Amino acid sequence: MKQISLLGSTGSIGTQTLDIAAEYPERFAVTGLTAHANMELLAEQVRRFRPQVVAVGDEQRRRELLTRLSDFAALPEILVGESGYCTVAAQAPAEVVVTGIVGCAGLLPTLAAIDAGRDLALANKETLVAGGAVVMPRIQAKGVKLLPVDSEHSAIFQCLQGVPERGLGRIVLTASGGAFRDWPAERLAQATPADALKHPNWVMGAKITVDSATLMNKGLEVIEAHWLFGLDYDQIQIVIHPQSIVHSLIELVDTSVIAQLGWPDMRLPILYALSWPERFATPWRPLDLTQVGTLTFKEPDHERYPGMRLAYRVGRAGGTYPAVLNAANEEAVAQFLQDKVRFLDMPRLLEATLDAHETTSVPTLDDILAADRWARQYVRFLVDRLGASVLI
Ligand SMILES: NC(=O)C1=CN([C@@H]2O[C@H](COP(=O)(O)OP(=O)(O)OC[C@H]3O[C@@H](n4cnc5c(N)ncnc54)[C@H](OP(=O)(O)O)[C@@H]3O)[C@@H](O)[C@H]2O)C=CC1
Ligand SMILES: CC(=O)[C@@H](O)[C@H](O)COP(=O)(O)O
Ligand SMILES: [Mn+2]
Repeated sequence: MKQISLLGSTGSIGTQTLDIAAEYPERFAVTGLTAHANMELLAEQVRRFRPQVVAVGDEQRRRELLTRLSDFAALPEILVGESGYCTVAAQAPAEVVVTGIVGCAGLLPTLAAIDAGRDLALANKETLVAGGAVVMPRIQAKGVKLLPVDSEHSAIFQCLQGVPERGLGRIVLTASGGAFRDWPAERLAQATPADALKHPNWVMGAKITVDSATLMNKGLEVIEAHWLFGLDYDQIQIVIHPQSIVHSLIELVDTSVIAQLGWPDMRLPILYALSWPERFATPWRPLDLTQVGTLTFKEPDHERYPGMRLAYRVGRAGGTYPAVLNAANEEAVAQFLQDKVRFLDMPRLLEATLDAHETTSVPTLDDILAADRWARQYVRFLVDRLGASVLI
């Protein structure tokens, strides 16, 4: 029986992780949960999975959760805020911590899990993008395992099993193309949040779905892959694959190419991160290529989607630039979802923020957190004081 704790249990990754725990009760026990605002769902999860400790966004939510669980005998310890998330990550008795918090808010809880010697099933890509320079050395120092959950990185990790040292040449990350892949370029200026939230293949949280629509998600995944697999940026390529059936590919030094295929369903990468190095049998619908019919691939359009180029630029530059790109993107997406900026303003805000940033070349955790705060404030400044339209 593997004990797992789950950060971000009320989100898309969180609920699918709990679906797996429910499907394999003899394999997994859930000992810790965190949620931010959704106390209705967290209360249901507590009743069903009986964790020992949970953490919620603030004191008011703690009171709401207590009210919702007033008739429940096996009440967990209920902690509050960022320190509460870190305590769940570090102290819930668990072999592996699933990181399903969205955004750089996951960075400190992830570090707390590493410091406590927990293996990570990592979905929260923003943590590696912003904090890879401090996260990776700590992972190595503590000797914990870093198991990718993001579908492309899980695919690469699966393809890499059995590949000898120095056998890998490069990797190819596949991208669906996002919500606007079939839109003419001139329509993008009118794209609304509701339009951007219609992902063609995956059902996910709002932030990552907007990132898919801007292709920023793929840019973040390039930086995530750099840290996860220790690759130079020249070894990481992006290919548009509208069907999302080939989840990514690796090319070996002898030019052999290995790919991992499956339906677009996050349960498989989550299960693999939890079962690795084993494979658990599932009753899930097997992939049928005759139903899929056609698999197509094409070059990404960097003029239309500048986020990918920005990601390569900050990844190569290093320092605090990736943390700034990530934080500026989180803020720009939040502003877009509130209808305060337009779809095409988002990459402009990122570029203007990067141009204004003075990096620290070998960043400490404090440098990264400070850069994150600065970038969010700078984007808000651009939007509130100047109006995003001046960026055009
Ligand atoms: N969804 C997917 O299929 C995939 C997601 N990922 C990555 O996984 C992560 C989670 O994505 P997803 O599940 O879609 O996101 P969701 O928005 O669906 O869920 C986010 C979770 O984080 C919690 N949360 C939100 N803000 C905070 C905060 N400030 N502090 C602590 N917890 C917070 C939410 O709590 P509450 O709801 O209670 O407010 C919720 O539990 C992201 O980094 C994403 O990029 C990667 C690959 C695929
Ligand atoms: C499911 C998953 O891993 C997402 O990151 C997905 O890749 C998003 O789809 P895009 O390919 O559109 O970015
Ligand atoms: Mn992905």
